[in-house]
Amino acid sequence: MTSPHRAGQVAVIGRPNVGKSTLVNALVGAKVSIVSNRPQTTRHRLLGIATVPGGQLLLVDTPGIHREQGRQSSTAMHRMMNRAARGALEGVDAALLVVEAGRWDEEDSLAHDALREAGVPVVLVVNQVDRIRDKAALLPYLQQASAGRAFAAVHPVSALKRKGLEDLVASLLALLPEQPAPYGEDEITDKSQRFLAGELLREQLMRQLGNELPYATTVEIESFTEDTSGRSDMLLRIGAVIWVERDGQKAIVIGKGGSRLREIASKARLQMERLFDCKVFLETWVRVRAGWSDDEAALRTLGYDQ
Ligand SMILES: Nc1nc2c(ncn2[C@@H]2O[C@H](COP(=O)(O)OP(=O)(O)OP(=O)(O)O)[C@@H](O)[C@H]2O)c(=O)[nH]1
Repeated sequence: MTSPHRAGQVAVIGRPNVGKSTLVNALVGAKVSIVSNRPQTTRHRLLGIATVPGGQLLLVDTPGIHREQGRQSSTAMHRMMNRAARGALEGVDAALLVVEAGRWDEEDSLAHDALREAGVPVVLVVNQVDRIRDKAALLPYLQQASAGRAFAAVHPVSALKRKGLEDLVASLLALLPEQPAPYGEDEITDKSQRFLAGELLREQLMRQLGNELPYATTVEIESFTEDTSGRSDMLLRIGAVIWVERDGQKAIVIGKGGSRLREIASKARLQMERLFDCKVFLETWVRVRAGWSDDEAALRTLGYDQ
């Protein structure tokens, strides 16, 4: 007898920078969620669809659940991010609590508590085990992390090196209801190409500017058109605006003689061509809008309303 097909929504929760986006991308097998080594990269609730033997996981990649403290976290953006993380727990069948191997701090406890309150079964994912040289040190950590906490399963993994993911998927599937796959096998996300294009540009901004990137930078895709007029294959024409808060920030993003923006746009274009499997013509502009990060109405127009 073959085992039943299972499918359901799985929230991916954890403090910023533990590797949630990397894990979603590894499970989906494609790049749907952007990755950078700067905390709080993920601002949107994002569904990655992982079709696996015997089932389909609908992964909700959420911003970390943060402690509300300090100046920055009181801004509208942080309030919205927290709401998005909590909202992500509604209607999910299971949750992955992602933590960094060897580390458990207050934010991890907060994320765990939020999940317990929501009453969803939780699988603990101890990520980044590739960074632990002495594997014997992992055992006491796993024991401590699970002591007094009711996890459905505990899995040490490396999202980056794709280790331990098969066992993790097996544990997750067991928690999901028996039902046919809601999405087709070749679907990897419910987001539009337009949205993904914006995310890929935002990823390059973060990668290439690092700590120099103004926190309140965002990307808006102004135009997105398929051009089939040429003789060769389809061309995507994409126009993107990079919003910053001050003229000085604009200068940082553009760089000397425009060199920085050229490099950012060129890398983003290559990523888009890889994901969309066609030629991309990308135009970018940097514009200044003062004080937008603390203005919920402005955030909504830029799509931060989930
Ligand atoms: N060594 C190692 N690094 C990892 C692993 N998983 C993720 N990383 C790195 O950790 C950093 C953060 O990864 P992300 O996937 O962006 O983390 P995130 O939890 O989605 O971050 P936010 O979007 O800020 O919430 C990146 O530099 C990743 O390459 C892993 O298994 N091993």
